[in-house]
Amino acid sequence: MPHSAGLDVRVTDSSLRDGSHAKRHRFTAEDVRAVVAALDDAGVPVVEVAHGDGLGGSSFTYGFSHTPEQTLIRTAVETAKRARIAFLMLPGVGVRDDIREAAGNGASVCRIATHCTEADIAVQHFGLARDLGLETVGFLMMAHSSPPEALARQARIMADAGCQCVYVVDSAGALVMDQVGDRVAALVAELGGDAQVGFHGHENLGLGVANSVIAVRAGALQIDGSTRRFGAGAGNTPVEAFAAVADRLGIRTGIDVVKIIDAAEDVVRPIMDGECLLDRMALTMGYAGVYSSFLRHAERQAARYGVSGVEILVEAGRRKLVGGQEDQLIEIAVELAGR
Ligand SMILES: C[C@H](O)CC(=O)C(=O)O
Ligand SMILES: [Mn+2]
Repeated sequence: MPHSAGLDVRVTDSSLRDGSHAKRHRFTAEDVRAVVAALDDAGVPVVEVAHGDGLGGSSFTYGFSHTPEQTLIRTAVETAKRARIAFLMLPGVGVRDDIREAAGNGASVCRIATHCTEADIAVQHFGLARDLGLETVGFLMMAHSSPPEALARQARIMADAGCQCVYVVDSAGALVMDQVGDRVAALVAELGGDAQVGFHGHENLGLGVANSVIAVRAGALQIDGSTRRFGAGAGNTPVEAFAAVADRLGIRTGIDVVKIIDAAEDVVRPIMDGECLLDRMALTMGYAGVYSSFLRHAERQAARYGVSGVEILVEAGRRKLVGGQEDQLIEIAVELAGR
């Protein structure tokens, strides 16, 4: 199922969702209006808007949103002239009524994320989303932790449940080049014409753009990024750099490279708390295979217990923690403090 003529790969910008982690979920409606208008004008076809941990993420565990995510979604829909608005939900963090509400607010792409071995918990959500007439995307998170064949079996579960594009999600920014190609190729082989394949990268090893190009060469038709890398950890694949590289390679994204470069600098950067850096903590996450969303949580616990944030992350990697186990970072910090 290739895209319509004129597009080789469809880019989804996650700044207003993955960037929520870096912004500690403090997006305002004005932020959303400004970013959506700029991305829309630059020709970004899909813009994702939600709490960083998806619908229902505003909580003690993940951090409270400044503005309710459904208000942000409605604002994005009202602002976009061409771009479609997507949202993310993790079954158990959000519930089916959240999907209904987001659809009622005009979002048209429903992205459902599970840990990469747990696709079956999303079956009913894909069914509901299709019943509501939404386009569906599935996220297999922490994809570095599963081999290509196992990942492909999970992708099959999602596709059979009504998912139209299954993403290899490099949540830890830990996948290195061929490891992306092998996973994407395994999903393409498994899904055939039943569903597209996508890739969501993080910059923790500095490979977001290169890995995304390899994903496209292996058959991915959808690529995620965040303008100015505005995302968890060292951030996501920078959309402006990916668009420029794709253009040089003759891969058509439909994005105006000059406009997206300007949007990164003039519109997205000013709403960020700071640049998303490939620093000691972020690099450790890529190297140790740690969920990028843990960055702010680990920083907080390191400061609270007076221990090394890097050591928290290394131990989190050793324990193979998955999203939702943020509380174990506290346990690790307490243990480190007691040594
Ligand atoms: C809920 C996570 O932040 C989803 C994601 O972007 C990832 O796993 O990466
Ligand atoms: Mn991410």
